[in-house]
Amino acid sequence: MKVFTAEQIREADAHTIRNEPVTSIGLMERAARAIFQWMVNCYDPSKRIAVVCGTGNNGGDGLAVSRMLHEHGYRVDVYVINRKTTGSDDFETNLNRLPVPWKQISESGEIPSFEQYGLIIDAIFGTGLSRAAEGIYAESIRAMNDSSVEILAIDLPSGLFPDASSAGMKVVHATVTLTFQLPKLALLMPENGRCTGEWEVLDIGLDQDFISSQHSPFSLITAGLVDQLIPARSKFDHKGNYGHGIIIAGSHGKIGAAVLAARAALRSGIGLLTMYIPRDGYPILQSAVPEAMVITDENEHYLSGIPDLEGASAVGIGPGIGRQAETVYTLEEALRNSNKPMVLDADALNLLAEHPHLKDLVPENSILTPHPGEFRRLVGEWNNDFERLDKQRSLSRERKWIVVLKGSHTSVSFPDGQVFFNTTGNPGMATAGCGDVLTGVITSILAQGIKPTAAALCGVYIHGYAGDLAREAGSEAGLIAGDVVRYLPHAFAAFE
Ligand SMILES: NC(=O)C1=CN([C@@H]2O[C@H](COP(=O)(O)OP(=O)(O)OC[C@H]3O[C@@H](n4cnc5c(N)ncnc54)[C@H](O)[C@@H]3O)[C@@H](O)[C@H]2O)[C@H](O)CC1
Ligand SMILES: [K+]
Repeated sequence: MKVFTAEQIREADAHTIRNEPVTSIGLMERAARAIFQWMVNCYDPSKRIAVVCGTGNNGGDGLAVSRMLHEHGYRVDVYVINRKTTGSDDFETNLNRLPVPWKQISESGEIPSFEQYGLIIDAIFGTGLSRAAEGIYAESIRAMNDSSVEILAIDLPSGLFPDASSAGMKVVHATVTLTFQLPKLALLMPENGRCTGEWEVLDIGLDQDFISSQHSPFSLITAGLVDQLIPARSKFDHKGNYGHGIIIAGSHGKIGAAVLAARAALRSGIGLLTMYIPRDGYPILQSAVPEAMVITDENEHYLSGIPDLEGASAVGIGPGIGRQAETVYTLEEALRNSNKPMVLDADALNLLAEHPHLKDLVPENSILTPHPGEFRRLVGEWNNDFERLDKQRSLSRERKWIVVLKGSHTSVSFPDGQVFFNTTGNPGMATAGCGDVLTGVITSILAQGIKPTAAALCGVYIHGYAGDLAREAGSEAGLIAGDVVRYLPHAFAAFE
């Protein structure tokens, strides 16, 4: 699924009106109906609802939703902010159709007490926001946020720019955002998590051919996409068909990282797995993961040498390796000896940042999986998440790397400038070891002969999906990395 800019959404809207054909007010009715139907499934008519509208088309949506709710027995109070002059045509039409009285919120007047309501519908601004909310708009937003009432935002939380940073601006803190047709970039940025709440896309029937014909550098990783990318296993296959991966991992006190990566790789379909670890990890790894082969470094506590990488179909390096001077040699030799894309994670990335000349040795199309801290060490500071995204895209373009920037909606950037945002995963996965599991999953998929771009997308999605299944079976707080491994088979089952 593509992510569109506000401009592209407007074009899709205009194209649909011209070609379907449907009137502009008809399309607004459809959008409002989608919101209304979603609400009927979630809220019963006992909730008193405040609908706070601007005077553009987002406000028009709010008015149409108010009418539908009223007609179905919901108690709605409609507020319009600052209707000094006339609003948009479709806003005015819907104001005329409104079967209930409405109240003005004006610069000089009072802001209603929202505490009396069970739900607030935010229809002040959508994709048409042109500057930061100020004055009575900002005050209304503050009053809505200060109330303890749930807020449902139509299309976007008001005050949020769809395609640029809104850092420092007054924005509605929605509990849920129902956005039309396609997600907007702002919904995917961690800095907006507090404003967007949970968000969902509602289909309002914009022209699919037009949407397909439009280029967007941004997309979501969906189950449908992963399904297309993961090849089916054949009944005549043997383990030799599923690759031989080598994962270079672990140091004293962090052998657990190697264990997690190994288990994850094996649970992700790899044929053969060799782990290269420091000597004192040998008994731990062999007993924890008997399915893996183990080669040990000469050094007891950390890595200082390099295994033979000849014959490996994929190499992953980094989980728990630490930053010892000798381990720089391990990384450098692994990079020099690997003639195909690798997976680099954790301290392998920190060592790259500390020894920048090593960056030139990273094979093209390698998959780097930094968390924001590791990413900062690689590229420096950013002022907001849109700038961070720019830096991620530049790094992918300049170095020809696939960069998997971990977080909520993990972003995966490709050398051609495309970025895919993940739709699985949950805050319970912000826990030690989940990154090691991801390295295992991606290395495993890569080792099976799947292209690096597909391996990164499938790995990220399935890892998050396994985390979601683990949460379902338990809780976010109680989730540990081992649970993600445990649910990998169930996550893969969805694609068999
Ligand atoms: N895209 C679709 O397919 C559909 C979208 N719908 C809804 O329409 C809005 C976008 O409507 P638009 O009229 O373009 O913009 P807004 O309602 O978001 O608000 C614009 C309105 O407000 C003024 N304005 C902008 N910023 C400020 C500010 N900071 N302070 C004061 N005033 C401001 C601006 O000048 C305009 O007058 C979209 O989000 C959907 O909700 C359709 O209903 C269905 C199809
Ligand atoms: K809104």
